Amino acid sequence: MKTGRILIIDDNEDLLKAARLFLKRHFGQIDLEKDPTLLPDLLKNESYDVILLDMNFTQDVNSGQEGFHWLDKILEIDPSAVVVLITAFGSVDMAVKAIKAGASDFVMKPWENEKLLATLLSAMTLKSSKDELRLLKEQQAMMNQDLDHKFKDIIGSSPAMIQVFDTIERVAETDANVLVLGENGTGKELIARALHRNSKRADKPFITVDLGAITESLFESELFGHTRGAFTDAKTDRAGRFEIANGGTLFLDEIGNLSLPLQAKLLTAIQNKRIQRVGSNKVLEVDIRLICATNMPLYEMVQKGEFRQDLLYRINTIELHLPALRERLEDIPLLAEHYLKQFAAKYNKDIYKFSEATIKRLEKYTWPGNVRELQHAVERAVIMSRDNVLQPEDFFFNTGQSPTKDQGEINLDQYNLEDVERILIRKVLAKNNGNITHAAQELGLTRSSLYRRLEKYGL
Ligand SMILES: Nc1ncnc2c1ncn2[C@@H]1O[C@H](COP(=O)(O)OP(=O)(O)OP(=O)(O)O)[C@@H](O)[C@H]1O
Repeated sequence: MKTGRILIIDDNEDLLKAARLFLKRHFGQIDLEKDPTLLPDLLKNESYDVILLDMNFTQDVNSGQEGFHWLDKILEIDPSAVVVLITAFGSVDMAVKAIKAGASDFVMKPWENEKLLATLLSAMTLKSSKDELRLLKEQQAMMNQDLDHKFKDIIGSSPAMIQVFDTIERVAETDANVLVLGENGTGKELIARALHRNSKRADKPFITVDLGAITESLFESELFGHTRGAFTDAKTDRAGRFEIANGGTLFLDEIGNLSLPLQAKLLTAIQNKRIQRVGSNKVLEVDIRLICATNMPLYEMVQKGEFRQDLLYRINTIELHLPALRERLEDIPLLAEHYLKQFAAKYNKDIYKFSEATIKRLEKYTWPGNVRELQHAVERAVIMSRDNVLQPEDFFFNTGQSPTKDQGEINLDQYNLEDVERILIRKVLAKNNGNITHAAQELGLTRSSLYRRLEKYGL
């Protein structure tokens, strides 16, 4: 089936007819128009793949001014239109001027049919790439909006959080590298996104890399990309995260989990602001703002020779410490209310508040999983509650067993695999200071399956 919608605008009727006769054989639809003043209406009702536009509409004027005027008009109406200009009086200068003004190509009258066809076919290809690009950009903008929405509200009125807000305000606009420190679930990614959103790079990509989840062998290809055939699985050329983040922000999460050899590779890329795809000799310059996060004690790790000091000094121009939830009790009611509203709406439940005793209970608990844990606890309570006020018993920070089990004791009179699993996870987590990556490794689980279990057991 023939495809492609082409509009030809020229005041020479013979030329229009001849063009149609020839082009009809190759394209799906050829519309002709003598009068350019009708262009705005035409474009309102139809979308064309290519517009072939004459430069001169009055016999005696050869300056091309009219063509340029209508070119501007078309691009004003549809910035992604592909316009090919035609003129009998073309010159190299005019061609250059036309391209600069936004035309995609240029043909001269009288044209050879085959040449015209070739020009239109490549203009069609350009149009579909432009459309695809526009769609991708729209999709990305929408995804960013969704994510931003999800990560929008940073809640907190405790002095510690006010200090965090103050730092964000002061450093967001600069290009300074930021290191965000804090336990799991304290909002490190949330803060990284807020820094990006409030920076000059806000309309460029924010790209996350979870360094705790990348294997040694995939590190370089994930971060720097690869060329086709660089290794067995490299079926196509692929850009790495550094390249995709170009112009924007690269968020390296769990940087404390990086092995020393990989730290060296990362340092080189950050220092030189240049990368090479695996399998390629081409050096690519990258302009990124770097935000790193970890829950590991990087300074202690430097002392022990587990983390490179020079890398630390590269990434910690500004340091942000996110307090654990138990260190800012005053934020617990605020956060809990926020999530209550959110989940009551999501699950269509008429629950509007916490009883006082519930708030007290929430304030007493230690929240090893911090805000993420609170979020899940409220979600579960909203789902389970039959009342419209949440009560302490709607919150159980284990599977609802006796308090002794909550402390981590296994009751051997009552073999229950879930209890054992819950207690084991809790112990391993405590042993690893809440570090999910390490705990998952020790338990022989992936990070995401550990997260699933944490959620399941309300840990
Ligand atoms: N101050 C806050 N206000 C509102 N929501 C928050 C706050 N802090 C964290 N959250 C929420 O808690 C969840 C966990 O936050 P986030 O993923 O940013 O934490 P993290 O420190 O990066 O965790 P991890 O170290 O496990 O990757 C998210 O849903 C986030 O929106």
